[in-house]
Amino acid sequence: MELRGITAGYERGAPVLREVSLTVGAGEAVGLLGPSGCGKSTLARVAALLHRPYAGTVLLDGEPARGWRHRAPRAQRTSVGVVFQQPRLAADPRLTLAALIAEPLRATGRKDEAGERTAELAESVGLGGELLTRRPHEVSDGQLQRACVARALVLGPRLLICDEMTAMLDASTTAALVAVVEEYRARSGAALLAVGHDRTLLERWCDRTVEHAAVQAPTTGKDATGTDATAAATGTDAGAQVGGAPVRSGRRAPADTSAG
Ligand SMILES: Nc1ncnc2c1ncn2[C@@H]1O[C@H](COP(=O)(O)OP(=O)(O)OP(=O)(O)O)[C@@H](O)[C@H]1O
Repeated sequence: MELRGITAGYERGAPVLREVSLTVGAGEAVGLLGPSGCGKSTLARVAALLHRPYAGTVLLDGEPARGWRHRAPRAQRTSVGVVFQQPRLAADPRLTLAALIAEPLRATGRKDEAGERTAELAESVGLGGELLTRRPHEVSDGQLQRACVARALVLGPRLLICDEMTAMLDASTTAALVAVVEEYRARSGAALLAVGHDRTLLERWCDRTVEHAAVQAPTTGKDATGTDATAAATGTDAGAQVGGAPVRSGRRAPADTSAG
């Protein structure tokens, strides 16, 4: 996954991301660190094709993104799995945990695989039996996040984006979910972009860490195009630039990826 010169914001307002460039290589695990509000989740959503940037290009497997959200081509959309920080906002409250895990298969016409894949993934994240028949309001945050991790893996993504996946979890649930992601990556060769504030966790988990401030152009009072933010908010990929400061890498993680 490659972000090239991404400038992004909300409602045509001032950019939150300015000319961000970041590459996650095939099979690589990159941790993105930065203070609250700096734009990490925005970057994660752009990389997952869930938020359309003002300018710049997202490449998946070398192919530029050709749409955002439901307009993204299915092959690109399904090549990325996302786990968000707050499972209660991400999960449809009407679905049982089993249906939640299986939903991406049903949505992509693969419902025949739902039974087997759901059981397999539910077991891998430590869910089973009667728990799978409950709805989000009937389970704990940790149990719901386990289901959301299973759901993110159900289509076999080549890139997994974990946006503060463990922020509201205890140490043992954190360790268990990191282990599930790592087991999936070891088996599939998938890449990982893990976003968060927990330096210790991300340095342990990832091959390298990157500071948010190091992947975007410095603030100048102007946006990436040198004009005001409104003029930049074209909503197109036109004018994409390869920009941003060089990536600053952290230390490589040891083989042990357990957390907590
Ligand atoms: N839907 C939205 N509409 C308007 N502004 C938003 C929206 N989502 C985020 N923002 C703003 O964009 C900026 C970056 O937010 P973002 O959530 O990307 O930061 P973050 O680094 O992930 O923060 P945190 O670590 O606290 O989760 C913030 O100033 C935030 O208020």
